Amino acid sequence: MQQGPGTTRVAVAGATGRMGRLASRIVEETDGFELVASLGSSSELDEMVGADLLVEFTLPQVSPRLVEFAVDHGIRVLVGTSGWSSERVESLRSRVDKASGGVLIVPNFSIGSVIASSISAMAARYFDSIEIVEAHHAGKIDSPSGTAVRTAELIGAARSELGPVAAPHADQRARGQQVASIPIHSLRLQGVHAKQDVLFGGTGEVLTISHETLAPTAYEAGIRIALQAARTTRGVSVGLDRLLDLRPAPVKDAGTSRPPGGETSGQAATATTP
Ligand SMILES: NC(=O)C1=CN([C@@H]2O[C@H](COP(=O)(O)OP(=O)(O)OC[C@H]3O[C@@H](n4cnc5c(N)ncnc54)[C@H](OP(=O)(O)O)[C@@H]3O)[C@@H](O)[C@H]2O)C=CC1
Ligand SMILES: O=C(O)C1=N[C@H](C(=O)O)C[C@H](O)C1
Repeated sequence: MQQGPGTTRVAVAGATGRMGRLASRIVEETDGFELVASLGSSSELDEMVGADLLVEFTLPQVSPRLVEFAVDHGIRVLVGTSGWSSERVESLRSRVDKASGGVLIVPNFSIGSVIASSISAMAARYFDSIEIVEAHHAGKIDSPSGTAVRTAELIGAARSELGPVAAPHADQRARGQQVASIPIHSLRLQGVHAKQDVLFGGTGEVLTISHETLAPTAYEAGIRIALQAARTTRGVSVGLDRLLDLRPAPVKDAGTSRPPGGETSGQAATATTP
């Protein structure tokens, strides 16, 4: 098929699945992209050869094989599949040629979810008692969710100078699975799509940062943003947050404004942990 100049040829893996169908539709609707291959569980890996970009929504246990094949064949990858823990990401880095190849891993394409995780990382230094409760549809096969793992890792990184959170009796199974020391509790319920609460226990207060995805349409804007970034991505990068400007909008009253990255509340001056 004739391609226009600058057209990115896309293969979608998991094309018969819920997210793969959504991604395929977006690719077909977006100028500058062309869907050239659709892979399912019975496809051969080399069906993606000839594509410039693999968009990958399969299963956590299948994803590394597909991603590594793409990387080895000079195909950039946009990964949406869950299961890409920091250990898995690190093991991929040495395989990717930073000069020519790239893998962009996005644990959650919902803008609201990405903002909720970023706010959680912001709050992380102010509380020593932090737990995550995530709920997903009953058909989800993996737990904890990729989003919860990513959120815990961001919180852990934000607290790198403070150390682990207080997680008493964490050896008991009902206390959840710890990631970066943070207990994650996973619910798999009919009627739910995807939901996450990050709870911060403080002195006489509890802060809850809550996000709920009600329908897959929540992922569309993020997929569009990530597709544009993935066509030129280099090395291995994780998260949609890096593609969004999440700095607070400048405040008009110069007396209360702070530079991006500066302390933003009076609480910072009195907090004991940071
Ligand atoms: N990043 C994000 O924002 C989101 C990520 N996800 C994640 O995306 C992943 C897919 O979710 P979802 O679309 O709901 O899942 P589905 O079960 O709907 O689809 C799974 C897809 O994987 C394919 N597949 C299964 N085994 C293989 C294999 N061995 N080789 C190639 N393809 C295979 C299936 O093909 P076949 O039909 O032939 O069996 C199917 O197309 C999950 O990890 C989920 O957690 C989900 C929602 C949002
Ligand atoms: O399986 C899902 O549905 C989802 N999976 C991703 C995850 O594991 O976090 C993203 C979103 O939560 C929906």
